[in-house]
Amino acid sequence: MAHTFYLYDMDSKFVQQVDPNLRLDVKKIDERFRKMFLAMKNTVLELLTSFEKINDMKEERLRDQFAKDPDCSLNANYYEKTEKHEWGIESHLDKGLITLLYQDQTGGLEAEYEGKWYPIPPIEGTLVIIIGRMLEHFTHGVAKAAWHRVKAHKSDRISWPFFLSPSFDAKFERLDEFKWNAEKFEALEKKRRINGSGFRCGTYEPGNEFGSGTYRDWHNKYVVNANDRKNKGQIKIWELELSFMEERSKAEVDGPNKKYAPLVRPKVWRKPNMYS
Ligand SMILES: O=C(O)CCC(=O)C(=O)O
Ligand SMILES: [Fe+2]
Repeated sequence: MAHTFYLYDMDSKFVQQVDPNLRLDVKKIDERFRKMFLAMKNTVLELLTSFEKINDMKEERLRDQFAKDPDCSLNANYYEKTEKHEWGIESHLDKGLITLLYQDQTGGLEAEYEGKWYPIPPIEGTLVIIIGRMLEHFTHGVAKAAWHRVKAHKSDRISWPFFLSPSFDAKFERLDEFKWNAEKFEALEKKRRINGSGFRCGTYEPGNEFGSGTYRDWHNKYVVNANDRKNKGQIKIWELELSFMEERSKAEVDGPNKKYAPLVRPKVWRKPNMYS
């Protein structure tokens, strides 16, 4: 079972409009988190630019349509050691455009490719790029969303996925450049629908279909209510994290080994009661 706390980018005016009281302000948080957040955001935006170049798209095409003021969040997942038959996170697709994932050295992450599961072992100094369901949808499946899961593992585990989702006013219009793949993609979607669990996106299973409105429409319908409930609990987790961080020595934060890599590993993790 994973416990998660969530940081949001309060520079985004749209994020502020959605639920200003419940979201955690990355600006108020330790400078290290803020730098990590911004570095990850810029990296994902660069990835979108690379995707435009690789596919001979008009410059800024993806970023203009979907990522002018993207909805970003940085999560910290804490997994307790699991038994053989348990999952850290069951097989799912991430819902947004792209996820950039930092995992600690524990291992356990797996991704599916052509029906087979492969381990994605942690490699020092690397991040995992996961294409999300929305980028797949907008590109008629040319960018493939990756099924992934976290398997049982022998010790506690921490990961930090950064999710980049569209801007709130982004229109859910698919990109004509990739229409040539539409038929093939529709066939895949059909198969997924028949398989039932195929549309599971993230851990709180928001919308199965994206419709033709804006990201805000979709978000209001599928995410806001779920987050209202979750974030109340998340603030508790956040308080735990903060008190842990305050206890850490300054040398640990500012010393020679200072990195933007996650260092937060609570000595004693009290279970947040939101899950009970
Ligand atoms: O912990 C991991 O390595 C993966 C986390 C994940 O897939 C998610 O939070 O969506
Ligand atoms: Fe995921």
